[in-house]
Amino acid sequence: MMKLWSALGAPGRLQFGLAMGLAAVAAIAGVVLMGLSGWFLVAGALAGVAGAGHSFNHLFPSAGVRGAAFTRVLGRYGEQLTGHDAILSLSARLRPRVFEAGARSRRGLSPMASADLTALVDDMDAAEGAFLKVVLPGIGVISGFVVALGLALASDVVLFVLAVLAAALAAGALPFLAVQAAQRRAAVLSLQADAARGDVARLIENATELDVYGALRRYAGEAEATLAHWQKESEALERPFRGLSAILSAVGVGMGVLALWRAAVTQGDLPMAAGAALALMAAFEAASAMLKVMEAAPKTKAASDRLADRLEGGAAAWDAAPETAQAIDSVFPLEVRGLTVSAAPGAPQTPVVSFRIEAGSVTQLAGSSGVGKSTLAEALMRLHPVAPDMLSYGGVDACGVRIASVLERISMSPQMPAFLPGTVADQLRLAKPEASEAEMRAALEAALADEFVFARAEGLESLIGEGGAGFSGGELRRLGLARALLAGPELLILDEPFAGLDKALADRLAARLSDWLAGGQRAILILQHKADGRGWPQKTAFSVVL
Ligand SMILES: Nc1ncnc2c1ncn2[C@@H]1O[C@H](COP(=O)(O)OP(=O)(O)OP(=O)(O)O)[C@@H](O)[C@H]1O
Repeated sequence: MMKLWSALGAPGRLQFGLAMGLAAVAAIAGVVLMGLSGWFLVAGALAGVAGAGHSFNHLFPSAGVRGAAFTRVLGRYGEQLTGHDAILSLSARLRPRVFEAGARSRRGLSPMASADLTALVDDMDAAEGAFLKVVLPGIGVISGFVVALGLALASDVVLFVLAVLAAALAAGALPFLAVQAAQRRAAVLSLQADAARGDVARLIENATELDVYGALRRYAGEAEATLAHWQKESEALERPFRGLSAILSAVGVGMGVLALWRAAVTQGDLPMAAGAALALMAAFEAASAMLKVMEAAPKTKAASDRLADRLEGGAAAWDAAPETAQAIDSVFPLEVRGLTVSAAPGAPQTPVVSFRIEAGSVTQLAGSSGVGKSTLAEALMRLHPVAPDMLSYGGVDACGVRIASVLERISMSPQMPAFLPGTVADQLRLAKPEASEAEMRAALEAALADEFVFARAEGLESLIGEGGAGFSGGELRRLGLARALLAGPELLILDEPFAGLDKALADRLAARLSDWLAGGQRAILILQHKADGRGWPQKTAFSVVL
């Protein structure tokens, strides 16, 4: 948790500190309340028995009891408020940074697998909950014990020594060993849980299609059995903690009895012993309540560590170091010399290619399905590691250039662009947040998307639903193209831009893109199955056939 918090630059320091302070105040007030009540009841009763009830001062102890009760309630309330506030400030920094680090360190443009995404979200939930479930109660338990042991010392030294030993063993060593033992099992369980959740996520994602083949019922049965097994394993992990929790409550009661027994045999101060007895019982009870959720400790620790590692390894391993990176003024000429890459470790190598892209040109990278066109294009954007001397921008070897500065200059319009639910304007502004309406309109026109966007009454404010709902595949692709154009790249990579378009529409799109190229400062790279010369100025169009 600390590692993760520091990796995030220690957000919400004040709220975290306040919440911890208030947790300690609430716990101390709770133990004081019990101790003072015990002392008050017994001292009052003894005074009554001795016939001195009328001279016994009820005022201060009863005010003390009420004060402790108030402080405990206010402390708990404040702890909840500031604790949740602290977690919100952590989330506000954690979530974007983790997703950013994930996107930066991933290869290619393919979206994160749903199983990975579910595991990541679970980790974030667990790490965020750690503070409220483990850290704050832990502080409360320690503070409560300090006060209860202080009262035990004030009552009887032997009681104090025995209480320290009992606390160290039952509330310290045993839970520590249990957490250690659970840690290994929790790690295995977490892997099983990831796999089970991944299965369910894939099932939900593909439910409609699986149902068409009648496979949904079979796979749902298997997923259900896996989840049931995982649930049973989780319960097995919780069992020792529940046992320890019961032991701790019993030890607390035992300490209370011991305090009273010691006072009786040593003729000690009975009211003080009663106060110490109740305080010790309250402290052990609080530790017992915390132990019930201590099985979460190994899980939350593992989750926080995994997230901290993700943040630390945030940059792509093949990115140039900021201190030694070389700046580029332009990606042109973009030179490819004997370049070959693979989409992922173990994936097939793409064919070896050499070509040069100059400003003002159109290049077609043609080849059959699966040959490696998209992978090569992603490599040109530095989204895959490439060996030295295989790729350069304006004479600068790609290995020495920061990925971010390449992505400022090269945009890709993929076959299936990703959209967030929102309006058409929202999607366009993802590429250029400050884009004016006129700029958006111009980008839509260049991508031939203006016709279907402005045919709708809402125009730029038309809503795009989850997964692009409300628009056809071809329309979404042209919206993706408009967005890529709006980013203002030097090199625009188009993946199958004419797929699904009739010849007239394809020729019109080529003509619009030729206009976009007209200034001679930009270039286009087209990925398609077959090279063709449609509509491009002949002097600039050439093909690389894979
Ligand atoms: N994430 C991945 N992990 C493993 N292999 C991959 C991955 N992505 C792609 N591949 C493999 O790498 C090869 C090249 O894929 P790529 O998508 O670049 O081909 P393509 O020529 O663009 O295909 P298409 O025209 O069908 O889009 C294929 O054999 C593909 O199966």
